[in-house]
Amino acid sequence: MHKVLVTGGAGFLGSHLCDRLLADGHDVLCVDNFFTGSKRNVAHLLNHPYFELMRHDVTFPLYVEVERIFNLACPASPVHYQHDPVQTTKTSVHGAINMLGLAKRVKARILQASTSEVYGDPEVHPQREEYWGRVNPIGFRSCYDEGKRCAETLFFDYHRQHDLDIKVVRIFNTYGPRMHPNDGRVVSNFIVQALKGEDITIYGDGSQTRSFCYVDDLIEAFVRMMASERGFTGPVNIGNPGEFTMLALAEKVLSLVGGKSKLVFRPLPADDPRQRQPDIALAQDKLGWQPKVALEDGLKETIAYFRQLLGG
Ligand SMILES: O=C(O)[C@H]1O[C@H](OP(=O)(O)OP(=O)(O)OC[C@H]2O[C@@H](n3ccc(=O)[nH]c3=O)[C@H](O)[C@@H]2O)[C@H](O)[C@@H](O)[C@@H]1O
Repeated sequence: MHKVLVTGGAGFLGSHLCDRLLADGHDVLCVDNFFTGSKRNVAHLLNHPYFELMRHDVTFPLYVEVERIFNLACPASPVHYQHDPVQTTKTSVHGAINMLGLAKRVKARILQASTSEVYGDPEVHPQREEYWGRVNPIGFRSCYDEGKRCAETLFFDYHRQHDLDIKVVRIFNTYGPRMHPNDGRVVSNFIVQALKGEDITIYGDGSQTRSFCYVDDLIEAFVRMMASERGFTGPVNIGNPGEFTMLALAEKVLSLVGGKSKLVFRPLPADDPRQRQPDIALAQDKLGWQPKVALEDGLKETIAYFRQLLGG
């Protein structure tokens, strides 16, 4: 059993991670400022003897005694992270500094939830970890992309300078139950729109691609990465290489939900990446991991969740 800190622990991903860590017998301290996280996501854990929930913003220092840290805190949907971009950069950069400082003091192993957005709008396809990316440093997405890139820099400098035991995973478009209905990301948007019979909003012409990883697969990769040999820092891509256009995703969601929503086309957001697909050879080799859940199966689970949430 380890004492484990999960920042952003009441978020969509964080709450699934807390479930898994408790099931594995760990003692979990869940920290969240509830900007995009929600108490509802962890309500079922509040009476668990090894679960503790704390309202805290990682841009401020935190003094606790833990052995493992998963640093997930940061709004992840483009709509949310662009709402207060200065705070988004602070969350990634000051949050990383504070959590790395904590890890250094208590000699904890620390994992950073990084993102495929460090590759920006990539001209290399699929993306391997060696690729340095193509990121606009001054655009609307930069608060997230550059914040997460700087967090990676801090992790590796703490590793080299202070011999910190770090792990970095780059997450590619994860989805699943407990996403917020107003999250703004494409999978939840399309499902909620289809369930309500509203128009499905395709940004641009819908030919841009993404590769979607179901939350259970992602959590398994988190756990394996945290347990990996000390010398293996990553960064390691975690995602499902199955690549789809947004038009294909919309049609899949519509066929699974039924109903009579129409597809409507809206302007493409600035700097929206054209294509994205993880090369997961490193995760397969070092973690013995690969995703198991096909998009259609993951979508069915997610649709069932939203159907119940929306009371339909
Ligand atoms: O998961 C990732 O790898 C990263 O990428 C995501 O960014 P993005 O891929 O743009 O995520 P979405 O907002 O879900 O958009 C995916 C695509 O669907 C499109 N979209 C989105 C919403 C919508 O209603 N309609 C629509 O066509 C977007 O323009 C984009 O091309 C999020 O920024 C991050 O959570 C994450 O770190």
